[in-house]
Amino acid sequence: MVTVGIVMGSDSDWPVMRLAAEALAEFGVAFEADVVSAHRMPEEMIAYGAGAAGRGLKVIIAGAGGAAHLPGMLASVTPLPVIGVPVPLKYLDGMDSLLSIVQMPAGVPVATVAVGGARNAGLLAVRILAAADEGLRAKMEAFQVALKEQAHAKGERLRAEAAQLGA
Ligand SMILES: Nc1c(C(=O)O)ncn1[C@@H]1O[C@H](COP(=O)(O)O)[C@@H](O)[C@H]1O
Repeated sequence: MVTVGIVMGSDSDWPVMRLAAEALAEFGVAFEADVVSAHRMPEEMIAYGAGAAGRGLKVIIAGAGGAAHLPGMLASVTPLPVIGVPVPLKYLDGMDSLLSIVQMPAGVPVATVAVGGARNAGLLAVRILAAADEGLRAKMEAFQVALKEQAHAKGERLRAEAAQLGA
């Protein structure tokens, strides 16, 4: 059953947004992905947001660049958690998108990740789902152990290299 909806303002966002899809796939979470634009197809955007919970989605990940109103507008018409991904464009390096997404009015939260942080958006969606899914939580815990081991290995390599310089 598809539980996560990944939407983006344009197909040009996909190279960034596919990192969210890849993270979900790593955890075996079924997702859908589509282009839904608040600016270019407002009626369809409202229909997507308003219908998402009824279709069984549990989390929406929404990415957009520039004047990125998509995540906030979706959050205004759905009770589901919305994770916003600021997509960097040629000008302003995503700062415009970041501020458009993060600076929401009180009462309409969007969980905003870093500029280009679609992988973390996917991982955050996994954590949200894992709150009510023990199997998924176990996978997340194993992932975190692996992350820690990788960090330790990096430290070991760095200490060895530094020791060689000092010898
Ligand atoms: N920010 C939005 C919205 C929206 O917020 O509704 N719709 C499209 N866009 C953004 O426009 C950028 C350029 O789009 P094109 O590449 O199609 O010209 C994309 O990053 C898209 O997310």
